[in-house]
Amino acid sequence: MSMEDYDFLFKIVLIGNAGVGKTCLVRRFTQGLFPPGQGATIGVDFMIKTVEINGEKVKLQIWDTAGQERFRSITQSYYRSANALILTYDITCEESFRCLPEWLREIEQYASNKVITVLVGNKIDLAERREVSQQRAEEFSEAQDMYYLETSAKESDNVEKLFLDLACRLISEARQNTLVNNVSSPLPGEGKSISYLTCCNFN
Ligand SMILES: Nc1nc2c(ncn2[C@@H]2O[C@H](COP(=O)(O)OP(=O)(O)OP(=O)(O)O)[C@@H](O)[C@H]2O)c(=O)[nH]1
Repeated sequence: MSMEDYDFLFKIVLIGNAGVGKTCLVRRFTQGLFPPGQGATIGVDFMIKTVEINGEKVKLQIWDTAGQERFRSITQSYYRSANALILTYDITCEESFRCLPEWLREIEQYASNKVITVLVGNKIDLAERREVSQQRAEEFSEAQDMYYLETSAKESDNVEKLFLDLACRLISEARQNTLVNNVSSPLPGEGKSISYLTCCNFN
């Protein structure tokens, strides 16, 4: 595929405490696997996946950051150019949920004010060990104006949905920006029958 062979390019960055499953979510989505004995991420890693949404090629550049505190200064520098952030916690780990306000402060400080943030509660396959109720997380995400989704990287539950819904959101935002910035020029893809809003099911 040549460099230009896509209609949209978006940068998505995963953040959140160590061990919540960021790497596994990325691997599940990009490679369709749940890696055994996944070690902690050192610094930052990235993967690319191109998806087709309503006939358009969307290239997703997915950055997986280390959750460990000691890498924080490295990972912060990746926020700025992110189109979207996936803020992840582990539903079986109260501590990872309690740290969310700290992560939101990081976002406020380092990310663009246009960034789309999705809150993800991972590891729902471990339902019997749940420490954070869905209702609590939903209330938190609503108060912070974030989308919320629960996933299992292990069971491949909602992982595809997470990234594809996010891509749809990003396309929708990009189109709106094009409209606002250049009202007279035709939208990319105008004339095609596109119903991109129909695949945005966060709420
Ligand atoms: N049961 C279950 N375990 C998971 C799931 N996702 C990740 N894990 C496990 O959780 C541990 C941490 O997963 P990682 O993907 O490395 O977590 P991370 O957030 O990338 O961690 P850092 O790289 O240290 O920031 C591993 O032992 C995974 O096997 C899930 O959906 N269900």
